[in-house]
Amino acid sequence: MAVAWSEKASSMEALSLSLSLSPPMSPPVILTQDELKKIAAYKAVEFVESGMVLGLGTGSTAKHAVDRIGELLRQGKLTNIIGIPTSKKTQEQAISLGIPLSDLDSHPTIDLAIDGADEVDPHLNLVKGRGGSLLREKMVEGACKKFVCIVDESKLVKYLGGSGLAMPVEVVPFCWKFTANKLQNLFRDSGCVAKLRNDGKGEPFVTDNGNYIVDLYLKKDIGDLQVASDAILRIAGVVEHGMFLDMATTVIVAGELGITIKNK
Ligand SMILES: O=C(CO)[C@H](O)[C@H](O)COP(=O)(O)O
Repeated sequence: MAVAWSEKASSMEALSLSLSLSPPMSPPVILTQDELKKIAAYKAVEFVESGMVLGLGTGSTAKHAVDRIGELLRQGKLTNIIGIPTSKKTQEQAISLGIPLSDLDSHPTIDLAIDGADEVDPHLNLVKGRGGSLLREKMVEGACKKFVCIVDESKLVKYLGGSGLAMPVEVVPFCWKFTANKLQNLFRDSGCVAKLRNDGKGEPFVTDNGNYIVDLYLKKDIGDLQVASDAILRIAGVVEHGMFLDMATTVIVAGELGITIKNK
């Protein structure tokens, strides 16, 4: 379902963005990537109902959704929400907004999760984890009845890995080079290069779980994703990978021409 900006007043009204919609005949509004992320996020929050247990995603797109949930709680338009954060960062954000929190131990079934993605393929398979939170995201989103993924249109790819950007894999720090070599060899036919993610200060990036991230850069399609997933998970040293296969029930894409809602 595609909704052009001019027709989609309700979700634009929900935004407190100071965007002015073009009146007829005026030049088109050019939205920034962050504005598109915010539009997708606000649209997703329209799915939230009082009393829900919510998976709270991580990243710059999910941050807008968490902000919006906090705002609606403060206004009394949502009540009895329990959030399950997918990272320490989101946990801190939610606490600062007064969103009541819990965890999967106490709430093993989640009504709805809202989270961003790095890539979305035509079958709604995702790459996640460029923000480093893929393990908790996969645990939380795997426990959801509904997982609404929110992206701007730059995240759409023909196949996973197709953006040329990283496909993240969380690995234990112990002999990470051994694990990285195994991963690179696994996808050598796709021209894979495996690199340890650094924290920008010359040290390895450490996840919330105390692990490292090996980023896989692929030159070609890796073929059957389920086969690839199984093969990655069979490597001792791998904790989890960032392919989210058949997990998103809905993907909301915000683009220059409007919002597109893709359902499984
Ligand atoms: O998977 C993630 C974090 O681990 C994020 O959802 C993903 O990286 C998208 O981030 P952003 O919304 O900032 O583009």
